[in-house]
Amino acid sequence: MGKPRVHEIAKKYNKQSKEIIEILKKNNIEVKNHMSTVEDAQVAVIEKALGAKKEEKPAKKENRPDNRQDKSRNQQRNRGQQRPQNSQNNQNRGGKKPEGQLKDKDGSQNQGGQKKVLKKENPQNSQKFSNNNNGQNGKNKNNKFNKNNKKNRNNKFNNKNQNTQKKKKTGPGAFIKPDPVKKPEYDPSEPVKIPEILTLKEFAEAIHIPANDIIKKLLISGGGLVNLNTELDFERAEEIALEYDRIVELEETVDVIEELLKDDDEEDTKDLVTRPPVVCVMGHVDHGKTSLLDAIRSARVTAGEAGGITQHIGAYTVQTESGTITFLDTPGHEAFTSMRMRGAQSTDIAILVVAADDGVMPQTIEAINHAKAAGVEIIVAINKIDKESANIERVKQELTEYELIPEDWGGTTIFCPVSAHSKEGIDDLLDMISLTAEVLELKANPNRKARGIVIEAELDKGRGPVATVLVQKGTLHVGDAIAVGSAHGKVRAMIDDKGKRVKVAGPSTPVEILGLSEVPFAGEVCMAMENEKEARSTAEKFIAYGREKMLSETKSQLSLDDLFDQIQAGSVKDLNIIVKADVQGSVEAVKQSLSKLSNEEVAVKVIHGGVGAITESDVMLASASNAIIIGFNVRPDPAAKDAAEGEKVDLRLYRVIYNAIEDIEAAMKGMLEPEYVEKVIGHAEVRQTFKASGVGTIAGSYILDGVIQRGSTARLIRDGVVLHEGEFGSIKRFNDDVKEVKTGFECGLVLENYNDIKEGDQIEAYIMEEIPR
Ligand SMILES: Nc1nc2c(ncn2[C@@H]2O[C@H](COP(=O)(O)OP(=O)(O)OP(=O)(O)O)[C@@H](O)[C@H]2O)c(=O)[nH]1
Repeated sequence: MGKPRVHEIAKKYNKQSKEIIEILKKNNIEVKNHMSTVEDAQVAVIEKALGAKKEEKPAKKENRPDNRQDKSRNQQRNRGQQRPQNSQNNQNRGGKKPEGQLKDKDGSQNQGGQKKVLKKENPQNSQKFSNNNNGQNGKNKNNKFNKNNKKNRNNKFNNKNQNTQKKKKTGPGAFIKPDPVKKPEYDPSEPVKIPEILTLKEFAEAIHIPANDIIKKLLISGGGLVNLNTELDFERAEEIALEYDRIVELEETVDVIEELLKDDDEEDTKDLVTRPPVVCVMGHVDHGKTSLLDAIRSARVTAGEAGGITQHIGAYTVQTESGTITFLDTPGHEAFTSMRMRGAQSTDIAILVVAADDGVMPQTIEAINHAKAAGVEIIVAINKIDKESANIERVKQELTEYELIPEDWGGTTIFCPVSAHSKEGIDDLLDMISLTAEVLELKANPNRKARGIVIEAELDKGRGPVATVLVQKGTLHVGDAIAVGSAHGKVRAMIDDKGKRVKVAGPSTPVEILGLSEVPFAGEVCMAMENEKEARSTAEKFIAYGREKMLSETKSQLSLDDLFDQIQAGSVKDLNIIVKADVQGSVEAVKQSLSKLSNEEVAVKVIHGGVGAITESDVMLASASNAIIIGFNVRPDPAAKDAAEGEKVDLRLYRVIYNAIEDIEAAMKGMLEPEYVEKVIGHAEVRQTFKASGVGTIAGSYILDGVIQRGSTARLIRDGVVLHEGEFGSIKRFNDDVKEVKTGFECGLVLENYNDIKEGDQIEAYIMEEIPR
């Protein structure tokens, strides 16, 4: 019987996972998330807390005085039920699928899937693989059991959790009598979701196998010395799980900010009040965006502000007779689009500036498309009407092509002829903005925790990280704990667009904030949190998520396989190479030959050369400089091998210099020979041996798994050690030569030019399979 997970307990008691986590926290029990398992004793603690709550407020239930409470509970319940559905949807959405899953899928099409099945049946394989050199490319992908993934070492959050968990379990709650909670039945055939990285202990619990058993098995099968705290990446965990006939699936990594935003979206309409519109100015270069913004600002400078230093904080508000308008002070649609990250729309209305003397130009069209894509209302400002060459009608005419039809022509788009120079039409434009805002019924709840978007951010020498935040919901206060992407902190001070220190900022208000731990990115969401601890943990989760994403998505080192494509795409100008060889003479010879390969498109550069094994530091240098490593008669040491896999560095091993030159030349021309990988197709066990004159030793064998085929290569293994590799001399069933023998059948095998075969030996058959490029 498995331990229940937080979300299961939550479901059982009609609570949100959050609430359960909260209860655990209050009792000093740290859990990672809703997927975390809960010890029996801890379940008792939860039940006690829930029970206590009920007892505290018995009257409420009877009298039902508070409809809202019931309502919100219902909402929570609904939400709780919807969540799994959501995550399923996410999985189906191609873009959201974690890389690990995709990789796995691919893997099952090539040697990966087959390899894993074989491993399940014959754990010795891992030993064998590490004893073998897989062809001249030397990408020993099979040696996963020895892998010490670099990623793991970085995962400080996992470590942290693990430590706290350990501490808590020895605490006072550990000996509370187990509760009678009905645990969900554990079904070993059901796939188990696990995170990208987890400790062996967590893994053992997840697949319901005693950790000691796994540790022993790994040790015996050559998987190396591991302990409870050894971190396993998904790939390794998956392999071990297969040994126990368990299926594991990668837990979906969720973007913590997206999740928070999702939870945050529901808002009671009665709490909403009208908020000022947020307006941006777009248009073709030189059509007067900056001049128009300046004209609006100067036209609206009130007596109090006159003479004051105008602050350029990326946004400003102007007061009109019909209310406040917030302008984003970043002309051009680049800023506008960058602020659409996470779907957090910053702008309500776009002012499309078109010069009356120039008409619709390429960037005008671009701006229209961006605004339309974002679903932003467009108001056209026909600028420079003071110019003699101005032709308002022509602009109107041209814009009809883009479905911007003026009201007086029967359309719905507002057109305002203006002059940033003479200020003509500016007031009219402001009125039209307010009118549009009214129609849009822009509303927000000012009485909630603030949420906003970063418009600009920089590191100020004296003040530290400074960010201009446009508050979108709620009210931000000085002293609020906030999380902004990877940054967090407490709002130390807020300065408005007039340079005044303010204590609060409501919806649609831009403010400069001080007190962040680092400079956030423009476009990132700013969220006020319950307390600083929560803010920090949100930022940390964001960093962890970002790093995972970076590792899985953006890390792509140069490889010979895609060199040609990259040269064609113009993304590779220098082909950096690190050369390691057994003797200095070879290093020099390779350097010279390689440099001669440079052509107009790409310069071949040997950035480092040396004698001896390929080390981790060679790999790190290659990773940092996007280089390929070439080794002659040398091998990578184990750390280098792991690092190369982790850093995705292309590491190629050769015996002959000529082959290396040939490969690189071919890669530059896009004509690299296909790469082959070994695919094990079957195993036979030798049950009896016979000697026959003229033939040699015949191994009377039984096919354990897969198939032994003519044309495949044989590998003779005794006690996990590979003794011989070579061709099959013959494969016979009774006295007949056959093409293949399948699992469960007996046969006579002869190895070409090899007779040292003994009872109990294993014969592995493999073929070299081409990897599609
Ligand atoms: N006559 C006249 N000239 C104007 C008016 N508005 C802007 N200009 C001039 O047009 C030129 C471009 O104006 P900007 O405000 O810099 O235009 P912009 O669209 O912000 O330009 P970029 O920021 O380069 O894209 C400047 O020389 C302005 O003086 C106007 O209403 N009338």
